[in-house]
Amino acid sequence: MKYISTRGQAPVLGFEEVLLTGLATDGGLYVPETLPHYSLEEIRSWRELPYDELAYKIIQPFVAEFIDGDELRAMLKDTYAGFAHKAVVPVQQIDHNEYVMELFHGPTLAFKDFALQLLGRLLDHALQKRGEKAVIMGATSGDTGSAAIEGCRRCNNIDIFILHPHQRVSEVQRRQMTTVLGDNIFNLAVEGNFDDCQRMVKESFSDQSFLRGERRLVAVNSINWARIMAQIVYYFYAALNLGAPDRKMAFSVPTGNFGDIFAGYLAMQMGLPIDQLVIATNKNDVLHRVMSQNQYEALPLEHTLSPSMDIVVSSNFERLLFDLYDRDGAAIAQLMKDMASGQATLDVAKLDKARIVFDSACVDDDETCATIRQVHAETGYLLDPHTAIGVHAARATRRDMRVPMITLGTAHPVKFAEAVQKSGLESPALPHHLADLLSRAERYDVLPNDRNTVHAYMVERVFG
Ligand SMILES: Cc1ncc(COP(=O)(O)O)c(C=O)c1O
Ligand SMILES: N[C@@H](CCOP(=O)(O)O)C(=O)O
Repeated sequence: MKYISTRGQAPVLGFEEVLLTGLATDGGLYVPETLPHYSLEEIRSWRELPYDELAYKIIQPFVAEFIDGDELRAMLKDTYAGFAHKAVVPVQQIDHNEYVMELFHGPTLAFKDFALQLLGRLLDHALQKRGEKAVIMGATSGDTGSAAIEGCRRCNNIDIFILHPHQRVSEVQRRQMTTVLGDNIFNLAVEGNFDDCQRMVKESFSDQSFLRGERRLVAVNSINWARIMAQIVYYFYAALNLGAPDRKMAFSVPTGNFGDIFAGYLAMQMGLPIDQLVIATNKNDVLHRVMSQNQYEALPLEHTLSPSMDIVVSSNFERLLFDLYDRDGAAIAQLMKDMASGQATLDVAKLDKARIVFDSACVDDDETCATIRQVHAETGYLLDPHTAIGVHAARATRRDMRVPMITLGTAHPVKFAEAVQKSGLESPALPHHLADLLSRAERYDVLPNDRNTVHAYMVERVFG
């Protein structure tokens, strides 16, 4: 499998290089040159597979030249054996033909574990093989950070730097990162918002000279293709468990960086019958405004009760645009330039193509809390605020009541006590492995929103 950049000017790479890269050299994102496509018959034959074996079926073609099949199989078994639920992705019914796909049974209680538990193992494999060391630099609005630390902390060849917006992640999220005290783990609380952190990370990938050519920078954010690849699997898994491919499915996806929903779009391109994909945003609704009004305008970031989705510049939207624009790299490069200037409109025919399957909705904090309350009152089930946004958007945009609607349950409510309490409910207890989280020692440094200061900090820790 070969990978190409969305902006058409970077070298074509194999999986190993893509895994060890952040942005393409032309500023674009890597995507597979061609996607595997499966017949309904073949997809139907996967119904009985446990999660790790289904993951093997889906992931193997993307990584075939990188890792031997048996090694991959063992790696996937090991990766998902660490999840706290035997099914890995249990599906919970919350109403007639309406479900939540629970993606929070991994070690850090959010969907990020699905990809980052695997990414850590893939990176270890690649770096050991090459005898190289690497520096991870990631930006987090709360969940990627802890999942990346948890996934990579045992890798001998890696130093890991995670930037989070100071005082803008929940206490549980912060502590899940800052209480992991390994010598190779560094948490930076940046005096800015998530977009500032993400911008700094992307700029660092574009110019890595601060690492003196002695280390490569590796991405743990969803700009790394391996993240998206691993997230495709659970769309197939949940759908197969509810009767696919003999029934179509609809998915509602709480969305920020557009990585998770893009994985769903790819599942559809690979043959999974999907009727509808709902882009569910909080008040940071640039994607909803593009989809509903063809208006891309990067308004200032707002802080909400769903902090993990407090994102304005949504990285993976570029990957969708690349497909919508018939994989025309030059057109995407121009469009991304327009978007970076703060305002853009899409070609109407291209947008209409997206609207065949995508719907969108923006959900504010009051609606989020009302949904948490309502679902709890009706079923006793407690949603986290991000998932609640997904459920609200699903109900607001549903096209066909006969099609099962599956909202992605992207995080466990225990991570977001403020939203749960504002909904008038009690926050659940932390699970056993995190029971003493609130009393563990923390280590992190507060840094100004300044790239040179961050680079100097990293250089000091990497080279002494
Ligand atoms: C809990 C939670 N829900 C939803 C999202 C949005 O996912 P994506 O950025 O892939 O759109 C995130 C962060 O990315 C998250 O942490
Ligand atoms: N919500 C994310 C933000 C980063 O998104 P990513 O999927 O690109 O890593 C987080 O919780 O950190």
